[in-house]
Amino acid sequence: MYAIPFLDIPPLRSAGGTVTLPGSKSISNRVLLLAALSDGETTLHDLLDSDDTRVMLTALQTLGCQVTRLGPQQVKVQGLGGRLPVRQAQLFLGNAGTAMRPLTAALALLASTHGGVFELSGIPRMHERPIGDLVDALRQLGCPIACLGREGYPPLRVGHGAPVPLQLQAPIRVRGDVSSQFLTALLLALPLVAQQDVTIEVVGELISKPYIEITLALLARFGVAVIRDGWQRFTIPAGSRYRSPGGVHVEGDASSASYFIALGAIAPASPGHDGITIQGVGLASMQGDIRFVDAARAMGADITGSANQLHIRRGHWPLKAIDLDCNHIPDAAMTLAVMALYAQGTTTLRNIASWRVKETDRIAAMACELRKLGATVEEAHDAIRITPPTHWHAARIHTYDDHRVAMCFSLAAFNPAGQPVRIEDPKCVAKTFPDYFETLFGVCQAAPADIPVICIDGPTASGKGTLATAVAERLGYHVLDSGVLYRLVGLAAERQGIPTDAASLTQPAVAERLGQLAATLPVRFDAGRVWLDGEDVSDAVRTESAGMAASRVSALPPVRQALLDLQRRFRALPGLVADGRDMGTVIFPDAALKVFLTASAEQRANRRHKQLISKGIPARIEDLLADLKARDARDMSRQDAPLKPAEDALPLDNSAQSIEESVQQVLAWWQARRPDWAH
Ligand SMILES: O=C(O)C1=C[C@@H](OP(=O)(O)O)[C@@H](O)[C@H](O)C1
Ligand SMILES: C=C(OP(=O)(O)O)C(=O)O
Repeated sequence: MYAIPFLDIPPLRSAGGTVTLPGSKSISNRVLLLAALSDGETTLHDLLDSDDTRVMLTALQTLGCQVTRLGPQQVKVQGLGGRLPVRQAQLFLGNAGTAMRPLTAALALLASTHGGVFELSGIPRMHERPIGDLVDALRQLGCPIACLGREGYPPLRVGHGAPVPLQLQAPIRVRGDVSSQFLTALLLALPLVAQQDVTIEVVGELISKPYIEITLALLARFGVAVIRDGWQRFTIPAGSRYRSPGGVHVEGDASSASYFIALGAIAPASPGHDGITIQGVGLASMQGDIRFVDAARAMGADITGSANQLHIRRGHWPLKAIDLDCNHIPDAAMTLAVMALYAQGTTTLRNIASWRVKETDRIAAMACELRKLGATVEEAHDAIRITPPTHWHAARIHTYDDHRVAMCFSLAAFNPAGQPVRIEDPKCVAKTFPDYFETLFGVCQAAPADIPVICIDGPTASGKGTLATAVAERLGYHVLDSGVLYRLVGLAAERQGIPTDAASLTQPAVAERLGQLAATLPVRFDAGRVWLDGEDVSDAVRTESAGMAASRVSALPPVRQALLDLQRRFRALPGLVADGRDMGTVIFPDAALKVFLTASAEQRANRRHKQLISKGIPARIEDLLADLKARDARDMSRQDAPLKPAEDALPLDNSAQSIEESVQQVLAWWQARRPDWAH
């Protein structure tokens, strides 16, 4: 996940490959609750691991439910059989509608039948999302519920300690025109008290209907067969009781699929690929958002699929504008709004009033951000109309803590003007798809020249590695510690018995062998560690002897040549910070920012000394200083790519700077080279 203030997505050119989607949020939170309320133990497979499911899981544990994590996407839930060991709790539910609404109903009924008092709260936006229709329905039943802030909104207190009688004879009336989650909440909760038939009547038009189908299908999996009369009346038969089905597999999230369906429809196929394959969700999905496929086809996407898989190719291009009632796919429809940027003509998305009460006012948010890209947008209270830009602008997309805004606007990076897109607060995708951007970059390609590189060159012990790592972390970029590559050649040579002393290196045969070794170096950088042929060598490469060997082998042309390609392969989405001695001069001469980092030899010897001592390695400053000076002289005088600043490098002397000051300086230089995000 990119936990950084903004993520700059370079202009993207093509896409291809396979993505496996994380589990459906709607299914995950329903089955977690159902498993907790059931008799027996349930193992949930392919469960979504995200903010929304974590708040549900934590709430269930707080309520006394035993949950054992068997793997990142697998949990075992010990069902409570409709009883609560805990009678008093405060539950924080973030911004998860699928946790707040169903838990409100379930706890209101349990507190009424067994006694108890529970407080449910969320983030500030959750306290602006309506729940009044559900509260009204539960109060009809006799459940004590207090809105602790504004009437009709969380935070809520349900129950008041002692049990209260429930009135279950008359049909329970609930409005469904603000959110279908109120009806879902009642359907999930009422089997807990169904000693007699219990009927729910929907008042007015029900929105987001397909989510009710998910609810009914999952109730059936847990042993409760609801009798329905269209969308108007739902009856839970007397004696209904939740029974664990033993195990449940969660489908991939159909709303999350929409971004990759759109990707396949927008992006030309990458060389060697034939579109995008999505695994984990397919045409047989129980999720209504799979109907996004029809909308994407109407816009021109070429989509084939099977029960559990989809395959998308670019079909009609440019895309075709559509005029669509999107009430059945409220979440995925946001993706259509971004696809509309690539359509010929004006697209209208209708019947989406619920967008205004979700993670943010999504109609207003989409209109504002689409306009930043250059689109013409008209807003109605329940619709949005989008005409594509004639001139695309580089835009800084504000994401309103709304995962879907962040995800769908990433697709604007395919704009024909080749403008990058800045996504602010990219970590908001954690609500439902924490690794969204990593997954996207895994199947997208950019022209190498469009992938930004920041080079930080400089002499040994100038703090290049520390600076490069910190700058890369702030920008979400990859790091290339090119010095480590040379050290790795030195280390690998040592291990294979290839001599690296000065005399041996003058022999052409030795230089050749070292070149071959470098060309096939099995190196991997992962989570700040360096791996050589599957072995973590992060510490071994940092020894002074490996450093000296690196300096000697790095002067050999065959080694430099072999490592050239390897180093250039590190230029990957969304960008790279490369540190070394010839990054700006030889490896990435077209880099957008080159920094030449220096510090006095004394200062560098001092830092190296502190570093070694802190690791318990004995060292003398005088020796280190002499070594440094010798190494500087060798690096500067070598024939091939000597250490010297690139002509367009900016000098940075960090002798008197803190690390943070250097980082801020480099970031300021970088910002000055970014597009004008004024729009
Ligand atoms: O029941 C569900 O799982 C959901 C229902 C929909 O909400 P509304 O019914 O409020 O439209 C949807 O937007 C939400 O993301 C998930
Ligand atoms: C509306 C959404 O979430 P919630 O489940 O919180 O309603 C959504 O995921 O788009």
